Amino acid sequence: MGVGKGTIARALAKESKMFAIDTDDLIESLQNQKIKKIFAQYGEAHFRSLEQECANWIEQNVQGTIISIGGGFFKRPNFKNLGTIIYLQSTFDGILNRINAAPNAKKKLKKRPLLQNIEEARKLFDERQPIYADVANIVVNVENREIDDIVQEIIEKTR
Ligand SMILES: Nc1ncnc2c1ncn2[C@@H]1O[C@H](COP(=O)(O)OP(=O)(O)OP(=O)(O)O)[C@@H](O)[C@H]1O
Ligand SMILES: O=C(O)C1=C[C@@H](O)[C@@H](O)[C@H](O)C1
Repeated sequence: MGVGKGTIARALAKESKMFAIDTDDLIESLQNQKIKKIFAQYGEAHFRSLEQECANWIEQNVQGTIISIGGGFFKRPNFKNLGTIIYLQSTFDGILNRINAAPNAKKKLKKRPLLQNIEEARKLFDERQPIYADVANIVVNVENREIDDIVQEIIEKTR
């Protein structure tokens, strides 16, 4: 959430000539409903079952594609079968500063149910951060770095 995965995926797509997809977008289109609404109407457990459907579809149908994933997607049991996992690493404050600096900051914060309470979100980040580092095949620091520089590092490390 806010680490820059969408921005980096798009820049990487242009540079590598691969298409990029995003699991949050896939779920929203499958349901024809925004994530915020899915959480509000059906709860988080239902959202996680949609993430599972999405992981299964990717496993069976997607290759040679850049896939951005939601912050909790790593919990799907088949997650590691889906491809090379790149962890875009930043501190929590780095992420918050980035979201707050975005021109549509309020809208970005509002659309993510798990970012509504910043202290809860920080706790979740602290819990997940070591797991992200552990499941990743490649770790790339994205804090205070230019997008092009990050993209070049990803290309070099995935060659
Ligand atoms: N390396 C970078 N340097 C400066 N600004 C950046 C960088 N990466 C992303 N940004 C900016 O940070 C903001 C958040 O980026 P982005 O929307 O790509 O994050 P995200 O992880 O995809 O968020 P979400 O999952 O909530 O959609 C955007 O305004 C984007 O322009
Ligand atoms: O961190 C999370 O668990 C989430 C992150 C978002 O990308 C969305 O996938 C959803 O809001 C849940």
